Amino acid sequence: MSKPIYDRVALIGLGLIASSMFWAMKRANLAGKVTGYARSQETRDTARRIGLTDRVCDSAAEAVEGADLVVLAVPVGAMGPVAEAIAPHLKPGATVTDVGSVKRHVIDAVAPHIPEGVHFIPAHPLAGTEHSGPESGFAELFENRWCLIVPLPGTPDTEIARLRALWEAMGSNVDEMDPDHHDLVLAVTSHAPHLIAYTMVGVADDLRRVTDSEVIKYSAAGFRDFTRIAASDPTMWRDVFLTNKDATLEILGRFTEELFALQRAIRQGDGQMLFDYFTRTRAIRRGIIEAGQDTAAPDFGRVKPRE
Ligand SMILES: NC(=O)c1ccc[n+]([C@@H]2O[C@H](COP(=O)([O-])OP(=O)(O)OC[C@H]3O[C@@H](n4cnc5c(N)ncnc54)[C@H](O)[C@@H]3O)[C@@H](O)[C@H]2O)c1
Ligand SMILES: O=C(O)C(=O)C[C@]1(C(=O)O)C=C[C@@H](O)C=C1
Repeated sequence: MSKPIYDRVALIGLGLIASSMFWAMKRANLAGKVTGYARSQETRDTARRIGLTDRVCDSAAEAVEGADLVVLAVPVGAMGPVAEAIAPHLKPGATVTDVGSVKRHVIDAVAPHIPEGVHFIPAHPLAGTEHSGPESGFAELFENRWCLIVPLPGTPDTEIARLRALWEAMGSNVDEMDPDHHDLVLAVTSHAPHLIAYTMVGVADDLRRVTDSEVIKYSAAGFRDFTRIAASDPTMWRDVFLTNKDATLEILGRFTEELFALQRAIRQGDGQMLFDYFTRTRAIRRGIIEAGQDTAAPDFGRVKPRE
């Protein structure tokens, strides 16, 4: 087996992403020793019971002591306070990274706490499920998915390359991106779609209460996909919307304009407008498949989270 990429890794927050990273790193011997910390006693107890990390610590300070790589895998709103708490305990020369779904806010909240001589390299794996917590992770989560690295000016290339090597060894394709561009792209591809799914499920639920119909019981495939997305962790998504406010509002504004245009076409019986619109969107989907870029839809029916 090849030599680990990092000798000592600390995972702060022990949910879906951290636990998937742990199993992926262990499977391929990418980390020598992994310590872990989560805020709640219950999560730490569960982590100890299922062998999640080599040592579960009772404080974040203890977990990061001597670590070469520290991964912040907590909700985006908790990144700043966690960085502040661990800062005095970081090893000189260590790398701190994060996996947060929003990048500008995390950089603004974390970077001021990172001491001189410690590298901070923000990152975001574009992989997840609607499940959360220490028992939801699995080693295959990052396979054939993108991980976006968002390096800050002045970060040594060697340290960026090392983090890139870790994500590639966990199965991801890696790209680099500017933080503001990242937040706008993700508002389109992930954040606004989640809000739409939350809304659609809420609408159906209201309707069920009002009419006592069986909207949810007999939901078709499209709506079922919405219910999967709308089952995602409330804390995580509350923080995403609060911290990627401008980009999300910009995309929702555009979305609303399009929705009104379609609404008008339906009211006016403008079949040509609807047909042209759906023809355009179908071509986009087909273009993605022809370009071989449809790597973002693993079958979670097959890849089961750990029991
Ligand atoms: N779930 C996804 O689809 C997904 C995908 C990519 C990135 N992310 C990002 O990864 C991060 C973690 O998400 P997740 O899905 O693993 O969440 P999760 O809810 O499964 O796990 C979060 C963990 O953080 C712990 N935690 C919360 N506040 C804490 C604090 N102040 N100090 C220490 N621990 C704390 C929780 O106890 C839990 O163990 C988030 O920033 C999220 O935006 C999530
Ligand atoms: O597949 C899912 O369940 C996801 O929602 C994963 C997803 C996404 O929107 O694609 C969600 C949030 C992340 O920051 C990255 C990935």
